[in-house]
Amino acid sequence: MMLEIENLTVGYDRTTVLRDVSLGCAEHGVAAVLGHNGAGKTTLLKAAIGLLRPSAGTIRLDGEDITRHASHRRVHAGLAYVPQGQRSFEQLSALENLQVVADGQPRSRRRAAVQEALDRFPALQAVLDRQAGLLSGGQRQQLAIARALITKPRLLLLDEPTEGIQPSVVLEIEQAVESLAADGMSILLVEQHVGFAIRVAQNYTVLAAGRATHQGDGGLAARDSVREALAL
Ligand SMILES: Nc1ncnc2c1ncn2[C@@H]1O[C@H](COP(=O)(O)OP(=O)(O)OP(=O)(O)O)[C@@H](O)[C@H]1O
Repeated sequence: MMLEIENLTVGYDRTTVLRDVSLGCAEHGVAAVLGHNGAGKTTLLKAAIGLLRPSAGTIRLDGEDITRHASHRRVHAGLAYVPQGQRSFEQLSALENLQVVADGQPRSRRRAAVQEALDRFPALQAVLDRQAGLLSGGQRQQLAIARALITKPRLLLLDEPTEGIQPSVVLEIEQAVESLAADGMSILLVEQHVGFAIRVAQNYTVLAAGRATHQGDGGLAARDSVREALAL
């Protein structure tokens, strides 16, 4: 496993949210995390990127214990986090949003980094000069993922990429995630859309009230058991 989360217990100040959660994401694999609102999915990703400090458990990347590493070290090691809600710098143009991330890259790589990210999302080409705050939800989600790609991550932590996106654009986001996966990007994918998540994932975890209640192999064959676990 590239990312291994073992017996993780983590929360906020006085509230413990996740208890004893273990899961893994294989190199070049997609691991899906499913669960109802408030189950603890976002908390899991925040712990993985280092925004929350676990009270117990271990997080390993490529076998190395990163449980106490700061977020920037994890990013340097190849993790990238795309939070829920498609946040960008709203006043900046779409292109500038990519460039500010690219500024953190070696000078010789900046232009190529922006171009590679854009190649993934052809729909962004037409709106590069538009303020990010004026983009549609789907375009903003694509921009958010494109921004994350600029650091050349090996593992993406994706929080509900299709949430709040109009149905006609959901497919575009799904295809982008699937093509990243097909090209070997490892992805820890938090989703509410069971069909999509289970189709791209090799393994899944259902979280309920902070515990991993169901786990198994992904693929369409797992869809019914996941729906049942979620009582959908
Ligand atoms: N900053 C915070 N301080 C205290 N409690 C929090 C904080 N953020 C989230 N929580 C609580 O942690 C629990 C899990 O929240 P989390 O956002 O991880 O769930 P989720 O599964 O991602 O839900 P959603 O699908 O609604 O995003 C919830 O009960 C929530 O109220």
